[in-house]
Amino acid sequence: MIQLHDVSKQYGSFTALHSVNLTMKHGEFTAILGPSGCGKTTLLKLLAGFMEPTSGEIQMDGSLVASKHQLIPPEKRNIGMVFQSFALWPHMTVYDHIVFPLRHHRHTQDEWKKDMVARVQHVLKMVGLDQLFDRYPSELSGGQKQRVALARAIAPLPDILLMDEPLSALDVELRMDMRTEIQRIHRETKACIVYVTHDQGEALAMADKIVVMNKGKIEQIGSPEDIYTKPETAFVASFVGKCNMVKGKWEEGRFTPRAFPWETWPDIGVAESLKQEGFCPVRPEQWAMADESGEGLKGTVLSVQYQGKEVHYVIEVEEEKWTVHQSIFSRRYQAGDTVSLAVKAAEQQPVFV
Ligand SMILES: Nc1ncnc2c1ncn2[C@@H]1O[C@H](COP(=O)(O)OP(=O)(O)OP(=O)(O)O)[C@@H](O)[C@H]1O
Repeated sequence: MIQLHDVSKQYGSFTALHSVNLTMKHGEFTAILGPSGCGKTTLLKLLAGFMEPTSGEIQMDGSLVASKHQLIPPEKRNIGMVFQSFALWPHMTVYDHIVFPLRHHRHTQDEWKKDMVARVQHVLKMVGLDQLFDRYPSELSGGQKQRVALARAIAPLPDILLMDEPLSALDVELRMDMRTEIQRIHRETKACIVYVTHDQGEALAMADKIVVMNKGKIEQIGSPEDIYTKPETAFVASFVGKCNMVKGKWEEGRFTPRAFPWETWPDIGVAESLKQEGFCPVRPEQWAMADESGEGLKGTVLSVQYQGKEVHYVIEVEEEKWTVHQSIFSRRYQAGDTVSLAVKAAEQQPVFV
C-alpha cells in the first residue's frame, strides 16, 4: 500500500503540488488524470524517489520512504517504470533489455536469478515479443518498443509499476491494443499500477480508481463510473467528458435553470457540492432533443457532425453553447433549426447514475 500524507512539492517559489493525500492499495490500478502542468509527473517522480517532497510524507507498506529529511532512492524501492519515450538502450537487444533488470533489481526472486533465460522467455511471451528477442531497438516498431519497455519494467515483478503517459507516442489503433495488453499484464502481475495520463478515455477504460488533478491539487478521487456520472466539481465535470454546466437553482431535489425559470428538471445524480454552487451538469447524451413544438428549452442548431453511431450537435441556448449527442436513429436536424431540449428522466439515462 502507498500512502501520501499532506505531500507538497515546490520548485523554488512555485508550488507544483499542494498538500496531496492519497492511498493506493496492492493490486489497484490508479490513473492520475489532469491537464498539462497540473503536477502529474511531479507526483510520479516523488513516488519513484527521484526527489523528496517539500513537506509531507510518503509511506510504502507502512515504511517511510520520503519526507523533507529522508529519501529512499529508486533502486531501493520495489518499483518498475515505463515512460512515454520508451527509454531503450540502442546498443542492447530485446533479450539484453529484459535480463538487465533481472540482474540488477535487488528484489528479483532467487529462482529467476538462477534461470534468467526462462524468466526472460516468460516475460517476452507475456508481451508477445518472444520471436524478436535478438532485435535491436532500431529494428522494432513503436508498439514493439513500448512492449520492450513494459517487459523490462515487469520482469523483476515489482510491487509498484509507475507509468508516465506510456501510450502517447503510439498511433490510435496501437494505443487501443496496448490498453488491452496493459490490463492483461495488470491482471497477471497483480502489481499496483500508477498510470499518469491526460487522456480521459484511457483513464476511464483502464483504471480501478481515477485521481483527477488540477493546478497541483486533487479535485476528486473515485471509480471511473463515479468520476463520470457524479463529478463533484465543475472542473471534473468538464474535463472528464464534455459536460454542459447549466446554471440555476436547486430546490427540493429539482433544478430550475436560471435562463428558464418556468422549467424544472429531476435530479439525475448530481453531487451535493455542485448543487450548492448552483450547477446542473448535463452530459451530451443526457439531453432529449425534439423539434420546436416539443417540451423544454428552445435553442438553435449551430453545427451538426455525423459520428457513425451518433450525431453531435452544438446548440445555442440563451447565448450559451451546449453539446448534444443523439443516436443516428433519432430525428436529424440541420444548422439553423429551432429545437427543444429537456433532460432525460433518470430511468432513461444511458449511463449509470
Ligand atoms: N524542475 C522544475 N522547476 C520548475 N518548475 C517545474 C519543474 N518541473 C516541473 N515544474 C512545473 O511544475 C508544474 C507541474 O509540472 P509536471 O511536470 O508535474 O506537470 P504534468 O501534469 O506532468 O504536465 P504534462 O502533462 O505537461 O507533462 C508545471 O507548471 C511545471 O512547469
